[in-house]
Amino acid sequence: MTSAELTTAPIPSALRIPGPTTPYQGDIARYWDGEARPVNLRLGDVDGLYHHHYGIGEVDTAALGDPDDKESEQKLIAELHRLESAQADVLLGHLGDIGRGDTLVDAGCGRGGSMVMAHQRFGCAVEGVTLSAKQADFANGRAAELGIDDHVRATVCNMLSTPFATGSAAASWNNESSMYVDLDDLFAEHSRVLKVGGRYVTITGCWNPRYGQPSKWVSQINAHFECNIHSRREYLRAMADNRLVPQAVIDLTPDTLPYWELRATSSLVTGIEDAFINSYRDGSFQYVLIAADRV
Ligand SMILES: C[S@@+](CC[C@H](N)C(=O)[O-])C[C@H]1O[C@@H](n2cnc3c(N)ncnc32)[C@H](O)[C@@H]1O
Ligand SMILES: CC(C)=CCC/C(C)=C/COP(=O)(O)OP(=O)(O)O
Ligand SMILES: [Mg+2]
Repeated sequence: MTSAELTTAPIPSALRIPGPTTPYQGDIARYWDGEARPVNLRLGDVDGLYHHHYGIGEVDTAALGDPDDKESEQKLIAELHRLESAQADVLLGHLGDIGRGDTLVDAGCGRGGSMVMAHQRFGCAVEGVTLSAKQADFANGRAAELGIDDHVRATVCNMLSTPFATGSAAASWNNESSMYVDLDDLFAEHSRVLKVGGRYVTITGCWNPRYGQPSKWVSQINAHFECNIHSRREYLRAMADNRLVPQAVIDLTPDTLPYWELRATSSLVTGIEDAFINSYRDGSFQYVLIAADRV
């Protein structure tokens, strides 16, 4: 099947691609099917872009206004959402020159916020995969509401075994979704789907080999999300083994701390804020962007 056929097929609701799944993947599918945290839904309601990733950039204190103002809660939510969309903008800015005729792949697409932003930015087709049927239905519903469902589609599918043709994608990414899979398997699949010269980008949290081993904060984050955070070294090694050559490795840790410090003051806290703040501050955990060329 060509990427053109994939992107022009009628899409009644979330496609479901049966494939090899592990009991762990069943747990992850159930986790995201059941997820409805206000911090994600209320931020998404600001402008209809629903993200499941964190924010970067300086807080605009002027936009927050007076904390005693009755609008202050909504202003804080809008500011957190602005920082999360800014994160996706930075990721998309590393995808390279993407044309309208290109196809992009979002591995672990969540509710599809980054896919919508990618289509709005490049005018191209965007194929996302998630283990969660609820998320795929949500993402496809948003694409239909926006009238872009002929270009943006989420499929229920394992990112380690996708239906996309070999060499069909101009670029692909993982936005905070690589901590759910083995990195060798993941990069082998990206390498297969990407055309030679295509670009792969991830934004992820990783433990810092300079710290030694995963800190208690990293273990707490793993337990909170049922994920398995990899080390920075593991990313670089698995990329090298799978024809992905890093062009940029950017430490976004200082850029994400303001988001967390602001979030910790909001009514939408989930209890995981201190683990992120403490691990970013003690150097055991890093928020990084890696952009790599498929060679
Ligand atoms: C933290 S969310 C990130 C969502 C999205 N990338 C974003 O930035 O909003 C993690 C996502 O990874 C997906 N995921 C985890 N393991 C996966 C797998 N093996 N195959 C496909 N998706 C997976 C989950 O279903 C979920 O959508
Ligand atoms: C950087 C790391 C380690 C991320 C782990 C993956 C993850 C769960 C991301 C955020 O999802 P979310 O937006 O659903 O989480 P929350 O409800 O905390 O905002
Ligand atoms: Mg969130």
